[in-house]
Amino acid sequence: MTFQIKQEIASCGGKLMKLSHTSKQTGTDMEVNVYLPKQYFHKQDQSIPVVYYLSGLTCTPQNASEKAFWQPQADKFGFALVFPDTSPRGEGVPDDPEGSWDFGISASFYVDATQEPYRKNYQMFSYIHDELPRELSHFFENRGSSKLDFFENIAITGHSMGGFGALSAYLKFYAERKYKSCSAFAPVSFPSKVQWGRKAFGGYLGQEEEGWKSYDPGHLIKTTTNIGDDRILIHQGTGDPFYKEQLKPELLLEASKGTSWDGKISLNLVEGFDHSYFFVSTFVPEHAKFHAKNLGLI
Ligand SMILES: N[C@@H](CCC(=O)N[C@@H](CS)C(=O)NCC(=O)O)C(=O)O
Repeated sequence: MTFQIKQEIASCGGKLMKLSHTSKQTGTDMEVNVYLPKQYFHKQDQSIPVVYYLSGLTCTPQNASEKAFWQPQADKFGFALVFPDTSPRGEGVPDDPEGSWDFGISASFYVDATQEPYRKNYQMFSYIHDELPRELSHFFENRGSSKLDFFENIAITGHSMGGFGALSAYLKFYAERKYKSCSAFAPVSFPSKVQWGRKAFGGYLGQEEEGWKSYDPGHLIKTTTNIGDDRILIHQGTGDPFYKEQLKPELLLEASKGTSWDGKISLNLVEGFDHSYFFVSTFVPEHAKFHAKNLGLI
C-alpha cells in the first residue's frame, strides 16, 4: 500500500523523508526513512543508486537517520539511503515472552519466521528485499525528475543485528548479484554460534538448526562462490561490550578460510571503539566510499 508522508526534513544538501505504509508481509503499519541526496534535486534524468541500511537491536528508522551521519556522504557521492524499521510493531504483534530486547519487537533479525506465533507478522526478509523496494519504487516513480534505483544498482549495510541482515542478504542473493556491495558495522557474524542468534533463529525458525543455515553468513560464506573480486568491508570496535560474546567477526573470517571468500573479507578491528553510533558514525565515511566505488559513483 502506498506511503503516507509523515515528515519531510531538510538535511544537509537533501531531504529526509519519513514515510509509513501498511505492509502486506508484516500485516502492520511500517515506518521507513528515505534520504534523498542533493543530486536527486539538482541533476535531471539520472538514476540514483540506493544504499539500504539495516539497524540493530532496539532501533527504529530514527536512530541511524539521526546519529550515523550518512547524509553528507550520500551528498558527496550521490546515493540515496533507505532506513527500514527493525521489526513489525503495534497492537497484536507478539513480542519476546521473556520481555528482553534481544528478541521480538525491534529484534526481528530480518528473517521470514516459520514458527508460531511469529509467522504472521515477522516476515521481514520478504518485506525488506521484496515488498519495500517495490513499494518505494512505485511511490517515487512520478515524484521527481531523477529516478531512484531501488533494484539494480544497490548496496546493503547495517549495524549489529542489521550487519548480520546485510551479510545474510548479500550472500543469499549473491548468485543473482542483487546487491552490488556489502559492508557491516559490528555485525552478528555467525549467529548460529552465539546466544543472540540462537535465540532468534530458534524462536523464528524453529529448533532444527538445518533451517538456520540459509540465513547464516557463517554457512553461506562456504556455500556461495565469489565469482569476481568482490570484497566485504567490516569494522568492529575492540571496546564493544558485545564483541566477544555476540558479534564474533573472527568466526566469519575463519569460516571463509579455504573458500572463494578467503582474503576477501576486510575485518578492521578498531581500537577502543564501542558499539554505539559514535563508533558507527566514525566509520560511515569509509563505508560510504566503499559502496560508492562498487556502485560506480567514483
Ligand atoms: N543500549 C541498548 C543495547 C542494545 C544496543 O546497543 N543496540 C544497538 C544496536 S545492537 C543500538 O543501535 N542501539 C540504539 C542506539 O544506540 O541508538 C539497550 O540496552 O537497550
